[in-house]
Amino acid sequence: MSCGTLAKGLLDLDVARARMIVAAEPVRGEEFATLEQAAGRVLARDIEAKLDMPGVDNSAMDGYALRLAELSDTGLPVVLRVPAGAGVAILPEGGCARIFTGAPVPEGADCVVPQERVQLDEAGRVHVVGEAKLGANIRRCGEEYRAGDPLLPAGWTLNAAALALLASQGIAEVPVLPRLKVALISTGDELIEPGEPFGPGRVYNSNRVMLKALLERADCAVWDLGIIADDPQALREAFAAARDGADLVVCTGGVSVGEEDHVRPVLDALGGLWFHGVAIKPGKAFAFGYLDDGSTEGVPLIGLPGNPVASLVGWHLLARPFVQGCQGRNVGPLQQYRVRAGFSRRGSPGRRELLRVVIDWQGDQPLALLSGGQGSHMLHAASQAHGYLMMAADTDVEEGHEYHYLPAGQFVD
Ligand SMILES: Nc1nc2c(c(=O)[nH]1)N[C@H]1C(S)=C(S)[C@@H](COP(=O)(O)OP(=O)(O)OC[C@H]3O[C@@H](n4cnc5c(N)ncnc54)[C@H](O)[C@@H]3O)O[C@H]1N2
Ligand code: MOO
Repeated sequence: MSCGTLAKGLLDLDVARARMIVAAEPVRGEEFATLEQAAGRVLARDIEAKLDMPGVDNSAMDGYALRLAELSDTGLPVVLRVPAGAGVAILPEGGCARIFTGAPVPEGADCVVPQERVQLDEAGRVHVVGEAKLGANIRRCGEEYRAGDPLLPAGWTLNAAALALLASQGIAEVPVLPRLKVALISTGDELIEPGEPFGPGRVYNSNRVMLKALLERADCAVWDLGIIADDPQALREAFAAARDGADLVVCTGGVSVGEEDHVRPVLDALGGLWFHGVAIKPGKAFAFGYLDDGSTEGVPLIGLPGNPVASLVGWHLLARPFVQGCQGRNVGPLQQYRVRAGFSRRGSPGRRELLRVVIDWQGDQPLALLSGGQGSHMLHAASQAHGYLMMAADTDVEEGHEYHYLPAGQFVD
């Protein structure tokens, strides 16, 4: 999409996102996980099939296996019974086999007729109602893939179906990439933790639990360093400790331009700032750099804005693709389609705006409606949103017009 005229000094979202994706270096090493432990983890190596799938010709239906050429008006006697789990039998000539779904088709049979399409006479002989076709209802050995065929590539996220696929091959353990260790830091003298008594000027720490949940759902091992005071020395010490024990440092707050915002100067002193400021609303005060010598050999640091919704948007659009890249996952483009707006609103000067919206499906087309107040501190609308309506900079929303919609499902790990 066109991004409009961007505010000076701010990076375009696409440029910032591309920089994050390019900068992400996959974690090194591998470890073995049982299938139960491997849910959501990333494969470290290509996996090949060990067995043909299916392993044997087997029946797709409960019914009767027979030789098509032997069907006649006199019917066929049932001479064999083949339940699932039985070995491969031989079908005697002139007879048919009672067979069940998944059971091996006996040698000689070339068709399975479902039981609904069969009538048994008084002598128990099988008569087929209607037409029977050669090969019908037989799942052929190796029809899906053969032993040695590629099954899953390195970098694949082990979703439930992938785990089931591995289980179907008898594979009990898989090589996965180590979990990314992420140090999480909240900055701000005003912050207190939920459960602590409230006082004037105090702000409950929302970002900590939000980012911990997002990182854990993204399969990171979170090292939570808690709240660090708005003090350069305290921040320097926290960053140094985090650098020595983590693959990535994520902090929130103190990343703007005020004299109480120490993240950027401390990052500069301990390593190097790569970029700061992205032309999005909310999420402008986004910083990325490296602790150490400022090269990609250092430990990357992501500074998210203090305003909770800005932090959330910064995670979804910029931090998450970086984390995915560091986890060895493939990072796809943003999924978006056009949806009609059910409201009008002034555009944001110099920044793309990510409006939190719900989709109303009651009309003949989906309609985007604001999910509530749009301030970058307003968590209620963010908690209700189905996704973002992404507006180009300086562009008013006009009711009835179509705009880019980013469904939130794409951000869920
Ligand atoms: N003069 C300017 N002031 C600000 C600018 C600017 O360009 N020029 N940008 C504004 C924007 S946009 C944002 S976003 C914020 C980013 O500020 P910081 O990242 O430095 O965050 P803080 O100043 O520390 O806090 C901002 C706001 O968020 C609350 N906060 C912080 N941490 C948490 C937390 N863990 N949980 C809940 N709430 C938190 C904090 O109390 C403040 O209300 O800067 C604007 N200012
Ligand atoms: O960028 Mo701030 O993130 O608009 O609230």
